[in-house]
Amino acid sequence: MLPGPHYDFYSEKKLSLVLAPFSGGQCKAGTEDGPKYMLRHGLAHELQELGWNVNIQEPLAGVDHQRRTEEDTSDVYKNLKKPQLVGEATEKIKDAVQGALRRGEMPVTLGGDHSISMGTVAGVFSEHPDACLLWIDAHADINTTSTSSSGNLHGCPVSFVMGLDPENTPPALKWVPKCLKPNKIAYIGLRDVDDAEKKILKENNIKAYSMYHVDRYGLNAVIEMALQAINPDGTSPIHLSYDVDAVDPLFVPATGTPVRGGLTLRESLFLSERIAETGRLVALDVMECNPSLAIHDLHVIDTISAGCAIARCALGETLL
Ligand SMILES: NC(=[NH2+])NCCC[C@H](N)C(=O)O
Ligand SMILES: [Mn+2]
Ligand SMILES: [Mn+2]
Repeated sequence: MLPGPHYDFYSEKKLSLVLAPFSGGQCKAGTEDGPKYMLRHGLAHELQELGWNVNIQEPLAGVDHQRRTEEDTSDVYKNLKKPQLVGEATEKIKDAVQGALRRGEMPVTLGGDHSISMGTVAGVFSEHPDACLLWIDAHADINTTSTSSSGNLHGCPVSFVMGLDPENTPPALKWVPKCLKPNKIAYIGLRDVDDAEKKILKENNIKAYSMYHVDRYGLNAVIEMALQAINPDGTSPIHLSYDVDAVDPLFVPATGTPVRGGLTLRESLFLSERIAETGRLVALDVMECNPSLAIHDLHVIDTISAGCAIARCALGETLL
């Protein structure tokens, strides 16, 4: 018999939905609407139906840093765009995630672009230094100040929490702790990795499974290998950071940096279900839904319902 979804760290089944309506880590407006659309879809209610006590947190509410995608020449550091804005927002997210964990609530962060995960990872590792991180994405998001060619901070969060390129950290991101060791992160779903990022992954010996590996071994075996690498005795808390662009754009079209050849919808849900089955999930991020990039209503529905389903499956929804 399979154990089914269970949550060793949350026997009381309490969670915080941490809303992160933020688009400052990239240049396309609309990612800040992700949380609103997921709530409108009924996510909070759906999670209650799964037995969770749901507390909604809005750490970015009332702050003028949600919808800021225009050029801001006063907020640049070297080639990086809006480090100040990203620094402020991510620090607030970190506090919210940390607060949730201290209250015994699982932080479920709804993005927003993926730069926000600098805050979620920092918050999780401050309370669970022995945690490991599964980064589900078409992209490695491990560019540094020196390697980023776009200057978009959603392509960099992993390098900041790993403390790579410390001499070139923008002052506003100096608060980010070096909390993630290279042997505590694994990627699944990669298919658009910059050359400089490939070099960083190799040099640091980071476990990275691309779509080639998913095809070669099957997703189930890839998840097994990833968990074996970052959580060999199976006891570490797991932070699942899910960029919806890991899923093929056929199923998730409304996202800022879509890349063809991704996970099928079923695979993307299986991944969540499988992590739920470990019992070790401590935190979840669902990032990069951008309803503004849909070209018709069906695109919005597909994208938002996939994002919500990824969350539900991680939080206990089963087929039978
Ligand atoms: N979270 C994302 N969707 N990231 C896309 C990053 C794309 C590219 N590697 C960059 O650094 O700009
Ligand atoms: Mn991505
Ligand atoms: Mn990403």
